[in-house]
This record gives sequence, structure tokens and C-alpha cells, in this order.
Amino acid sequence: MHSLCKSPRVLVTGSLGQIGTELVSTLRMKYGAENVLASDIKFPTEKAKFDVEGPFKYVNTNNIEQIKEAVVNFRANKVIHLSSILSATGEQNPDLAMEVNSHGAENCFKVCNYYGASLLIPSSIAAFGPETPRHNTPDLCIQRPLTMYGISKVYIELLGNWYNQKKGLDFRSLRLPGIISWKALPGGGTTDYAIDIYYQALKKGHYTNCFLKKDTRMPMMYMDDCIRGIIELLEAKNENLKQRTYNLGAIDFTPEEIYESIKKVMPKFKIDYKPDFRQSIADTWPTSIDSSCAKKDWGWEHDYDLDKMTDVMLMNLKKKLFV
Ligand SMILES: NC(=O)c1ccc[n+]([C@@H]2O[C@H](COP(=O)([O-])OP(=O)(O)OC[C@H]3O[C@@H](n4cnc5c(N)ncnc54)[C@H](O)[C@@H]3O)[C@@H](O)[C@H]2O)c1
Ligand SMILES: C[C@@H](O)[C@H](N)C(=O)O
Repeated sequence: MHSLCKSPRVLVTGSLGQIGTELVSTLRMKYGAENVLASDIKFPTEKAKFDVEGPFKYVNTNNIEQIKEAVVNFRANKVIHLSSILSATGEQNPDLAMEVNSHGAENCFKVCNYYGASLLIPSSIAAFGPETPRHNTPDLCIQRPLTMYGISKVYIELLGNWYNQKKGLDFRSLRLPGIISWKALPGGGTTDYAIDIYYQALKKGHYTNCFLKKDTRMPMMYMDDCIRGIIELLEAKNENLKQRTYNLGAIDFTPEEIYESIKKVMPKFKIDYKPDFRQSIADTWPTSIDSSCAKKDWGWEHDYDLDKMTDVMLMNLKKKLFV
């Protein structure tokens, strides 16, 4: 069985996305480039590539045979499944979201269960809905999301519990907030205004048509915290885990607060608002989440606050855009 292999052999799906491009490079630095197989339905390009090069394979996660082949030939004992259609794109193309998010995950569960590999799939604050307690949302509470994306996340969380209890599959998941980074562009999320605002601040000095109202508070996190959180959960001792899915909280802010944070560095920066369909998605999500269970079971602490993140985002984006 592959699970008996000592060194981690990790297959990452959807690895050319926002989180994957950074996670793959960090894992390669940690485990050795040859031990991390990146995969996606896109191929690496000059614009979208990994800082640390290593093996890459085309894997469409809707095709179970392609996942099987990658796991078997690479002798993967861990799968990190990232391929996904995010919330806003998912509401515009619900059939695609159902196919990629639910069917793709089902395929990963079946393959990992059969070949004895562990499986980590991120969940999201989108797994909560309008009936969920909105402030400091606990791990265990009512979850009735209204988006196709959120529905698939609840399905994955529950499948993970089932496979863990009935089949002994080592499944782990984190409910991530909106992730903010400067390296890769996001892929159609409701929290993505909080990335675009930094680009527009530097390019135009004015963020026009912010698609959420100025007082819409959502949980957020800087990418470095996200990558560290994923790897800490991946490496946590199984006996310390009291649940299979953990809230992973960090910071929370509104469009107006991130605007004020940027203004501290760029006093002439301006913003205007034009909320669209994404407002109704954001209105059903928590304003902040409680990650005390992750802290208690495996020591989770975030590092970046809003102003520290703003400094790092502006500094790195300046170099990326203008140097
Ligand atoms: N970015 C965030 O703010 C955020 C927040 C919470 C949870 N998450 C979760 O983290 C994971 C990764 O998110 P991300 O932000 O990197 O997403 P992304 O949209 O940036 O990347 C998704 C990747 O999946 C690939 N993909 C799409 N369909 C595929 C298929 N059929 N087969 C294989 N690959 C396919 C895409 O080409 C893309 O590279 C997802 O599960 C997402 O739900 C992300
Ligand atoms: C929150 C998260 O899952 C993603 N950033 C989205 O907005 O869809």
C-alpha cells in the first residue's frame, strides 16, 4: 500500500490556481521537488508557473482514470485536491460548478480510499449560509449555504466524515476565508475585491466599482498564513484531530477598512462602489469565524493583520507591476 511509504509523495490537483501555485512551491522546498506532483487542466506558462520547478501532469479531476493514473504512477500517499470553481463563477455556471466541485471531489475520495492515500480538500466560509450564526461562527453550527459552491463544500465535508468513519480514510479539511496574495490572480471568488483593490491602487490610484458595499465584513487571510495553515494541518498527528474539518480564521474587514489601510500608505487613494450579484452571496457568509478548535488541536495562530498585509501586498505588487 502506498500509505506505507515513509517520505510524503504528494499529488496536488488544480495546482495552477491562486493557492496551488504557492502551495506546490512551498511543499517542494519542504519535501523535495521530486516528491510533489503538480497537476491541472492548464499547463504552466511564463505567467502561471511555480517558483520551484518539478514534475507536472495534466489531470482533469472529472476523469477518475486520470487521477488513478497519477496516484499510481507517482506512488502518491497524499492528495491535496484544489481544483474548483469558486463562488461567483459557480453561480454563473452552476452545472460546471457541480461537475468540478462535487464530481471531481467524489473521484478523489474513491481513488484515495482505494489506494490508501490521505486526502486534504480545503472547504470555505462559503459552506455557511444565512441561518448560520454570522459573528465568530463556530465549527459546528447550522450550514445551509445558498451557492452551488457552498453546497459542494458541505457535501465534501460530510463525505470526508463518512469516508473517515466508515473506511478509515485520513481526510482533512479547513474552512478557509478569502485568501489574499500578490503572486497569482484569483479565479472568480466573492472575496476577490480585496486583491483587485491593491492592483487598482497601484495602477490607477482609484478603485472603481467595488462590487460589495462599503460595510460588508468578511473573514480574510494573507496567503502566507493560508499556506502555513494547510501544511500544519497536513502534518498534524492524526490522534490530535478531534474533527475532520476546521475553521481557519485570521482577520476580518470591510471594503472601507481595507481602503483606509491602503490610504495610510497612499493618502490620495480613492474608492467608489457599485455592488452587483456578489453582494447577495457575501450577505449570506459569516463576518468572522472562530478557529479556537484549530488552535487547541494543532496550535493554529495567524500572523498577518490588515496593515501588515497591506504593506507586503503593496511592496511586492509594486515590484511585480513596475520593475
Ligand atoms: N482562494 C480563496 O480565497 C479560497 C478560499 C476558500 C477556499 N478556497 C479553496 O481552495 C481551493 C483552491 O482555490 P484557488 O483559490 O486556488 O482556486 P483557483 O480558481 O485559483 O484555482 C483552481 C484551479 O483548478 C483548476 N481546475 C478547474 N477545473 C479543473 C478540473 N476539472 N480538473 C483539474 N483542475 C481544474 C483551474 O485550472 C485552476 O488552476 C479550492 O478548493 C477553493 O474552494 C479558496
Ligand atoms: C471564500 C472563498 O471560498 C473564495 N474566495 C470565494 O469567494 O469564492
